[in-house]
Amino acid sequence: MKRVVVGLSGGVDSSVTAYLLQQQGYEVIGLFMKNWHDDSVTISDECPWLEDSNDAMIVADKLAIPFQTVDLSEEYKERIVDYMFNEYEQGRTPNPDVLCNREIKFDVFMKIALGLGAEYVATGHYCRKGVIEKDGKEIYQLLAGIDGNKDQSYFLCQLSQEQLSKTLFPIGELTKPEVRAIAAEADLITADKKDSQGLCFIGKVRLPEFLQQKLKPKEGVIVEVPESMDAYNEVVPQFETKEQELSFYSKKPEYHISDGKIVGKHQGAHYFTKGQRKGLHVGGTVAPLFVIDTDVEENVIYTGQGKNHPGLYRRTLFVKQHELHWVREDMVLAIGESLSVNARIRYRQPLQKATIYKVEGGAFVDFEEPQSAITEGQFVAWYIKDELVGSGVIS
Ligand SMILES: Nc1ncnc2c1ncn2[C@@H]1O[C@H](COP(=O)(O)OP(=O)(O)OP(=O)(O)O)[C@@H](O)[C@H]1O
Repeated sequence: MKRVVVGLSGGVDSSVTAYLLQQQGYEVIGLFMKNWHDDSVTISDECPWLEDSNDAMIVADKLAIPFQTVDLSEEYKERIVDYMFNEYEQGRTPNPDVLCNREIKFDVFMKIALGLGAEYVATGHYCRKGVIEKDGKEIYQLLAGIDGNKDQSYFLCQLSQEQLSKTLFPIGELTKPEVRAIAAEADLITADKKDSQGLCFIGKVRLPEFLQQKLKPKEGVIVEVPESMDAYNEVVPQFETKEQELSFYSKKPEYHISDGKIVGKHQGAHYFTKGQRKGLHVGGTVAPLFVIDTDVEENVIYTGQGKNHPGLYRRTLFVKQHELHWVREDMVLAIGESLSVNARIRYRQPLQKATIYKVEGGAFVDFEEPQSAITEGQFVAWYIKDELVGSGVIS
């Protein structure tokens, strides 16, 4: 009998994952990880992890499978939380969910699972794993979940062939209502439990409050940039090469206080991210203000009115070589090559037509339509049909 460790989170998706694998004849072990208990930064007074680990235990009990809890809070703090603060401090917006999968669930956690003699680790992610053969070698594919509403492949965009080879995603073939129905039929207590949302560790916390615990407030000004000023703010030159063109359109605009008028104050540019609307507390504008850029060195937030403000839009982005990742190692582009893909720059964004151009030092992702709020530190993931083939950090 093949042994598989299921990451039991105390939610309905992982409960059904464990149940389905058991039905398929696997020897299933449930493993709950605790990834947070730092006194210096509080996440929530409500302590959701205790409740969740209890639910996970009840599910394991019901299925009569062995259950263990591991404490990964040390690793979590080192690899995710510290990184998050550091990124925000530098004016970038990290994605802890993507990182948590790469660094914790499919690394530290996976190693523990394999140490328990398991052949696979399974999670309740809405995505699928495919296997194809190429030149006599097995290649693993990361495929979108069948439920388009729930597809979580984006969060797994940094997984490697090695990690995928040891992974199972049993619920990727199902829709959420189907998963709930299976849970109800199997009489699992998590059948009607509300979905957890967002940040994998934070659960119920609000991000601004979380950040304020480590990043000191620092008063600065909010500048409103007029609509007449677009992101490039200069005459478009004649391009001699494609690379020159891409480089021009991927360039981050540089705003100055004199480009607009001061309309308010903020408590720290490092708390804000591009495209953000909440938390500006500036009234009296016709359309709401959106952050179009932050300058953490000068501590200035640049904003524009309305979500069509040209300052929000860019056509091209760049990924540095060392932040470029191919799930499909067999598809890596050589310098000068390009690839037509569909890409997204945030979870749940509908896929956008784009072309990847490999150049020295990294790759450009050039969108057919200009994209709103391309944000440094976030991940861009690219797909061919329903397969996620690669990803990278937006620089
Ligand atoms: N604390 C945890 N311990 C073990 N595994 C976890 C934990 N948190 C998440 N996972 C695994 O990662 C998967 C995806 O996590 P996510 O936070 O997106 O939960 P979800 O989609 O709400 O799923 P669930 O309903 O199972 O909580 C879970 O289905 C589970 O397999």
